[in-house]
Amino acid sequence: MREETFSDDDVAESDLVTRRGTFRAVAFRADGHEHMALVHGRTAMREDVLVRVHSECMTGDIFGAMRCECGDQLDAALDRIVAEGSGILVYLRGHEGRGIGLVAKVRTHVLQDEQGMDTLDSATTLGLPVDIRDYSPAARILKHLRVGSVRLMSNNPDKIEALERNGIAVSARVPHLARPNPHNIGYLTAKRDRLGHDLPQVDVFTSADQPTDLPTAR
Ligand SMILES: Nc1nc2c(ncn2[C@@H]2O[C@H](COP(=O)(O)OP(=O)(O)OP(=O)(O)O)[C@@H](O)[C@H]2O)c(=O)[nH]1
Repeated sequence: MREETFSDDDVAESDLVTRRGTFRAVAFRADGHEHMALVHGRTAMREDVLVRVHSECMTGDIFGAMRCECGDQLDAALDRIVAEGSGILVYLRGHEGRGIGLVAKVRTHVLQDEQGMDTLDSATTLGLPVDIRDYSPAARILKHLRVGSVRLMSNNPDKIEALERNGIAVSARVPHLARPNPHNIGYLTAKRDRLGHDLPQVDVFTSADQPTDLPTAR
């Protein structure tokens, strides 16, 4: 049975002024990883708090890689939280490559680039799982922050189910779509067709009437 709360030793927080605005930056130690929650505005004891639970992706989040949409989603989540005036971004370490780690993820990229495999087959061909992310640290963090219920920015039904299984009430899913590009359309298509993510923008990528209100890859 995992602990539900954090000891004082495992939490530290400060204000964090960013280009977008001021957040409360709350750092956590959990299960051998260090995570961060960026809290904007009033969220404690509130219902329907706008939340993004974001899986670490060094290539996309830090370096702006266009082969996935992670960086765009990170930016869009922070923009939306600030635009609404309140919300929380939980940044989860240990989730790199859907839990297989950075070296393994880059190995999957080699198979994708050289053999045309998708994001699932490139993992299983290496004998690796497709998704072994643990969302219990995110649930513990949201409980620590005393949110009532959350509106979750995600296209992944499994993420909602995992948070609810860990005791977080998800009052709504907020679609979190990024504009496809030629480098990530295969990734998005595999997530839609094989992982069950709700990604309607894949359908219109090749049509003339592309949506105009989606964040563009950096
Ligand atoms: N194994 C593997 N992981 C990848 C690849 N590209 C991105 N990732 C990882 O995928 C994770 C993000 O998961 P996604 O499946 O894209 O999206 P999600 O978080 O489940 O769903 P959303 O909430 O809708 O964003 C990050 O940890 C990335 O590091 C890849 O080609 N192979």
